[in-house]
Amino acid sequence: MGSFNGGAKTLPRLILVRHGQSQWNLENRFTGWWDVDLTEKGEAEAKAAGALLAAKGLLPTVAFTSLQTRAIRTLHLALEAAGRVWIPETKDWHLNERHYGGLTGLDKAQTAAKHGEDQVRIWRRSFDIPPPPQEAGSEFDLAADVRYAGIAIPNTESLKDTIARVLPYYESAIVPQLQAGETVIIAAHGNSLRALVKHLSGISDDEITGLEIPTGQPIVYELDQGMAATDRYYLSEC
Ligand SMILES: O=C(O)[C@@H](CO)OP(=O)(O)O
Repeated sequence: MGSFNGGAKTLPRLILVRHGQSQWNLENRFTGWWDVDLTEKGEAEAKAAGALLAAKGLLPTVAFTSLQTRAIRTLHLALEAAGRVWIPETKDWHLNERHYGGLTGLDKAQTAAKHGEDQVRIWRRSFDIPPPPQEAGSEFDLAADVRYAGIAIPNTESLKDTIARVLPYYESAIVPQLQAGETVIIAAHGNSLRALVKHLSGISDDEITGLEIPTGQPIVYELDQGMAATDRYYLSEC
């Protein structure tokens, strides 16, 4: 494929980017809503994602991200590399990572050694079984975090729960931008993006559990006017 049209209004395109490697991705810890930053590798992944957008001429005109530093910084580093720091952007908690409940902060390998690989697989990848809830006042409780003032912070979430807050937000805030012909970029998280891919690609509850979203790799959806996906591909492969 050659280059895109540099942002003129045509059929809508949606670019999904999972944040680059985070400190707790590196340390293999359950992260969820806990606000960890990117590693140097994660920063490089974000810049490379933006350079790829520029090289392919797929230039976003509107941006959305979560309230979490790793996704926000991925967006900013990518937009800087693409020469698009000036586009409008919206940060919203609905795009946050799935809340990991009482597992937040724990080492994934140690948790598997303690509870068994099968149990940890269920907590990580089952569709509708949430991890054990986080106790109020525990080390990783975000109740006092001002960015979530007025928001009913969940104490755990399954993928199903995550979909239940991501999709209405997508429909109400993001779809209108796509319908207006904008090229939208969403910088978010493994599970909030899994929610969108499940919806857009019509993936079943069983099959979505096997879908892994790589860090820093722009996924492009081409959509028709009815917002149905006509194509999905990794930008690095087109
Ligand atoms: O820890 C997390 O929040 C997520 C994403 O890194 O992990 P998982 O792969 O288990 O969904």
